[in-house]
Amino acid sequence: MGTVVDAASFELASGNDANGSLPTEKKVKVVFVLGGPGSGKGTQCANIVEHFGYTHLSAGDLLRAEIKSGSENGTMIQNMITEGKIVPSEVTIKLLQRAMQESENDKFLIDGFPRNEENRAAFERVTKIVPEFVLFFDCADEEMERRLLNRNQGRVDDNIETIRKRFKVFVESSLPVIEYYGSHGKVRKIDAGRSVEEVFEAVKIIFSSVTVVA
Ligand SMILES: Nc1ncnc2c1ncn2[C@@H]1O[C@H](COP(=O)(O)OP(=O)(O)O)[C@@H](O)[C@H]1O
Ligand SMILES: Nc1ccn([C@H]2C[C@H](O)[C@@H](COP(=O)(O)OP(=O)(O)O)O2)c(=O)n1
Ligand SMILES: [Mg+2]
Repeated sequence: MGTVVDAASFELASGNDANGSLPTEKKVKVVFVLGGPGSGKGTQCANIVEHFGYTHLSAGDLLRAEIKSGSENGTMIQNMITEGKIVPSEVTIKLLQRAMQESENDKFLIDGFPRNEENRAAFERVTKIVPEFVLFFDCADEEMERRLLNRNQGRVDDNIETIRKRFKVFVESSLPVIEYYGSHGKVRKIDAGRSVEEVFEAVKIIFSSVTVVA
């Protein structure tokens, strides 16, 4: 048997029910997917969606979509991403909340969030959501750097200068969040330095132990 995980549901407050068009609350289950830049979060989330019926919400993808949409925050977000810095959580949390409310699903993989203590505490305060568990992709810097330099998605932050800044931010700001969840028994750590297939075998064991087939 795999690890037994608390499968309690949590309520998502809508934050906007003035016009009655949004549900005032929605029960959701959330798994945070964390790991350094290039550790394979997005790649493995796509596999998890296919096999376990979650909806994938990448904080980075939501922020990049916000830039493209011409939002008033676009320039600020673009500058922060180019510098490898973390966008203030009120921006990112609004995007995540909206995506969860608009989705028909009630199971979400939140990829690349929370990335610092401010992200973590604000999300908990605003949404009252406690993650079921935290999937942590552990990978060596040299391997992550190699992957990012070969990612070829035209990202402004996949250059060696920004990559180094992002690694520093990961160690200084994101690892403490993982340690926080570790101290609460919530972290499921995976050796992400292996092939995509091998990593997914390890991921499957974790999700199989928490998924109740209806
Ligand atoms: N296990 C793996 N082995 C080799 N390359 C990988 C692996 N997982 C992902 N990649 C590749 O590495 C790059 C970064 O992966 P991605 O899923 O975008 O990571 P993250 O979202 O953590 O930054 C992508 O080009 C992806 O195809
Ligand atoms: N919670 C988050 C997530 C991402 N961002 C910004 C800062 C990050 O360097 C970029 C890119 O994040 P993304 O998760 O897409 O990057 P990786 O998939 O880890 O390479 O977005 C943020 O400010 N806050
Ligand atoms: Mg990613």
